[in-house]
Amino acid sequence: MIPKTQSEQTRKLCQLAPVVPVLVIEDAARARRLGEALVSGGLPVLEVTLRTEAALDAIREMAGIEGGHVGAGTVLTPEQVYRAKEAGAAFAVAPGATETLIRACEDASLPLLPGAVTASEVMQAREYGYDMLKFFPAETSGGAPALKALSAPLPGVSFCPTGGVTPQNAADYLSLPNVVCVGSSWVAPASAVSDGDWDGIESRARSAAILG
Ligand SMILES: O=C(O)C(=O)C[C@H](O)[C@H](O)COP(=O)(O)O
Repeated sequence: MIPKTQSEQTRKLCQLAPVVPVLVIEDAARARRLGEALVSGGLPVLEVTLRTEAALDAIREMAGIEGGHVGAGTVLTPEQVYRAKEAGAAFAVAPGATETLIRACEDASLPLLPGAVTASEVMQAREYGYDMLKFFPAETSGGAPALKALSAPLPGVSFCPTGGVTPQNAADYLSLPNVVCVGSSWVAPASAVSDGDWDGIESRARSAAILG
């Protein structure tokens, strides 16, 4: 079983701000400026999805941002776990959870935020020592009412709902006692990043940082 401290570490990170920006970065040269805008706006925990060629270099660029905590998202394989760790990622986020991935994160000492949606998936994650989970894809999996329903039979488990979370529905999630933060691309959409709209991103981060 994974030491609970791994999950405690991701819980502490999730408690730092109500919104974790989910970032898709095509050009690592823009990563530092992007991360600085988000951290200055009050969102210190950032998830860089490993869905682009530039993602690991982007994590490398962002890892040194003062006050920031940069993690790797969309982590699916042990190889990605080790590469993310080597690039300086402070944590990993996965859309689901497998034993192979959990063991790799434990081996790499990379705290994992594993994904779970159903009661069985949550129970399985809990058996591995994880009680801070990503609820993905949030909106199409029943949204806030589904999370509310899970809270009674599964006390002590907290979630970061991600997928379809917007400025309009974020407060519904954040008002639930079993939701610590939400993950979303709305603060720094790929178009704003490619346009270099750092002021717009920082301003959206400021609005997001006071939600909840
Ligand atoms: O790749 C991942 O690890 C993901 O988390 C999938 C999605 O990119 C996020 O769920 C953001 O979704 P939106 O905020 O709806 O754009």
